[in-house]
Amino acid sequence: MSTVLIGVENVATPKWARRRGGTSVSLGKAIKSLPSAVSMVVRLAWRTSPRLTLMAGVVHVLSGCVTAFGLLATADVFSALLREGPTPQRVVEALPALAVVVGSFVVRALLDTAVAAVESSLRPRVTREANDEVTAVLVRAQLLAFEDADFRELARQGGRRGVRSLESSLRYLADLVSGGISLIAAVVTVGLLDPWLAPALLLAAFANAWASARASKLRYEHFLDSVTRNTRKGVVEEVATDRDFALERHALTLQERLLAEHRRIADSLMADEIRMAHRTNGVRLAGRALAGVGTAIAYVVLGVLLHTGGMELALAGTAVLAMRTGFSSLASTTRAVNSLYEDSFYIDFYRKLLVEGAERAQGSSPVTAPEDPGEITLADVSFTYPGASKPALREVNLTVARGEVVALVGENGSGKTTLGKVLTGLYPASSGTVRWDDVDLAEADPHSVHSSIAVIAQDPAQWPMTARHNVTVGRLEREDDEAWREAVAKSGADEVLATLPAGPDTVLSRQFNDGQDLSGGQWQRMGIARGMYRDAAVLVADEPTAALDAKAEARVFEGLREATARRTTILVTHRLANIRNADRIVVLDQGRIVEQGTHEELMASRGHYFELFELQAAAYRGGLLSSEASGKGLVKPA
Ligand SMILES: Nc1ncnc2c1ncn2[C@@H]1O[C@H](COP(=O)(O)OP(=O)(O)OP(=O)(O)O)[C@@H](O)[C@H]1O
Repeated sequence: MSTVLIGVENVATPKWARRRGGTSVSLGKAIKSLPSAVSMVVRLAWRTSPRLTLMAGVVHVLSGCVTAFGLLATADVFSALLREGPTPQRVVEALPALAVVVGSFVVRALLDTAVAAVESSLRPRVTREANDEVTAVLVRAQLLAFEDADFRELARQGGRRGVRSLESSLRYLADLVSGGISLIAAVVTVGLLDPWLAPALLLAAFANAWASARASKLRYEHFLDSVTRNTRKGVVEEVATDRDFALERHALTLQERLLAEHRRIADSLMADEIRMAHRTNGVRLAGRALAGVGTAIAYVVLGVLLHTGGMELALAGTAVLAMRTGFSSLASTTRAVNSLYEDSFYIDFYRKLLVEGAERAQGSSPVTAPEDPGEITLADVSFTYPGASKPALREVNLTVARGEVVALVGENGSGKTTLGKVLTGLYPASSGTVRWDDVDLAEADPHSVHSSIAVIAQDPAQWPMTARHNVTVGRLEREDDEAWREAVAKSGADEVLATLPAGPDTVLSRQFNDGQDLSGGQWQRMGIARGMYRDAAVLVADEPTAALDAKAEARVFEGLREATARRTTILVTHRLANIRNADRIVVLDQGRIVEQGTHEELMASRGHYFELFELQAAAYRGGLLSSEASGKGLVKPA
């Protein structure tokens, strides 16, 4: 048996993380990719506070200029000190320039404080805005977007890394501005002293920039190559440590297998990371060697100039100082460009997430769906999940009249839940039309459609709220105590509330102090109460009683019967005894409707439904459980 428990190798890389073939690494590309990332950061900062953005720009430019100015003043100090003549006289002559240098230090210190103040006000605003945009895009996305694994991963990367990169790139952008200005000042100063020195300095600059860009690119490629494995590692970590899997993990003695799986993926990631780090170090070494050549050339040129009398000693001192300033500005500028370049990839995820999120946003339309449709009609409706190879529904034709109770039955995976979602406009039909009266849901405002539906899910959401809110969240604007009591009584949730330490005010979440968790059946009762409280015209109950005990189930069906007298109801269930009285039973098989009619009609036709019903009836009569009847029953013969 294979030791691979959760495969990695055969998992497709998300579309957005696929490398375009033959991408070459070049400084040009790095520089070209920067403006869009920079403009995104600047626009975001501007949106949060134009005043602070402007101030940040001004103080950074000023800070760069003051550094440059200080450099030139220091050059003057050198010139005065290294000039020929008596020392006291040279010192006195150097004093004005020295005063300018000291002044520039003071101004620089003040500007640094201003920079810190502006940045600490701007950065949290940018982070908040970026976070807000991601959250808004995800909150407003259509339901179907969350069925797409690619989109979910993009949301994770764009939301986490993208937002973090936006925040850090703001700092790097500031470093780039001030570092760039002082670098330019140094190159200009050196160039003015002797035109031969500037190219050598520039060679060192380009070598550093090339190495940084290439190292970033390698790191980014490594990131893309490991996206899928990192996702898988996350999955294994979850199943190996999460509470939801704890019971089966122990009962199935899977702990060591999961640990081995985790190590297998982690080892493969680690090996790649080490390989990438070695390559990056090699690139850096090449860059530094080239930069060293540039520096050496500069000093050789300087030596030759001094030797041949092409430059005075005082000016040579200034040149050395300017070159040193140049190299240190070069280091900070390169670091900033490098980090910005790396951030630009993740900012691109953020941008893609916003674009894709906007494309997948739940639209709005002036066409409103009827509040209580007289007839819901599906014509040739097919539906395929994103990324699925087979449709979940195929050419379904169905009409449900107001007040009708339609039961959907069929084997696992036959399409019952999907049909419930398409019929209520939660999922759009891939082809065919769904109409509520004469309104095509493809053209209707989704909010108006969803306002008229209530969904009782088989596995209801466990809202981390009080027990009361777990019910009233069904329709927050309702605030109807009488309806609350009724929903709680009919669903059997009243018995759950009676066991809670603070009754309806108990918080239902273990994440909070004094929070309480519920059993599966208890959560289901809360879900039913929520669906009943919502009191919508169209009710979809998907296996509403699967986790309930027999007494609670009987009570819920009694409650549902009363509630459904006023509503159009779609009931998905495997317990066929509960739907004998449904107005219509629709049998699905592999996404198609294969039979429909009342219980009596379907039993008379002796088809698919008859077979399923007889199987269940036999089980209740004891046929399946007795070895006598089946010859291979579950109960040992006495
Ligand atoms: N999120 C999804 N992505 C891809 N395929 C899905 C998804 N959900 C369901 N399917 C597939 O669609 C088909 C119909 O699923 P559906 O949940 O509607 O079946 P069902 O009849 O309600 O099953 P059950 O009785 O087990 O609840 C199945 O083949 C299932 O594998």
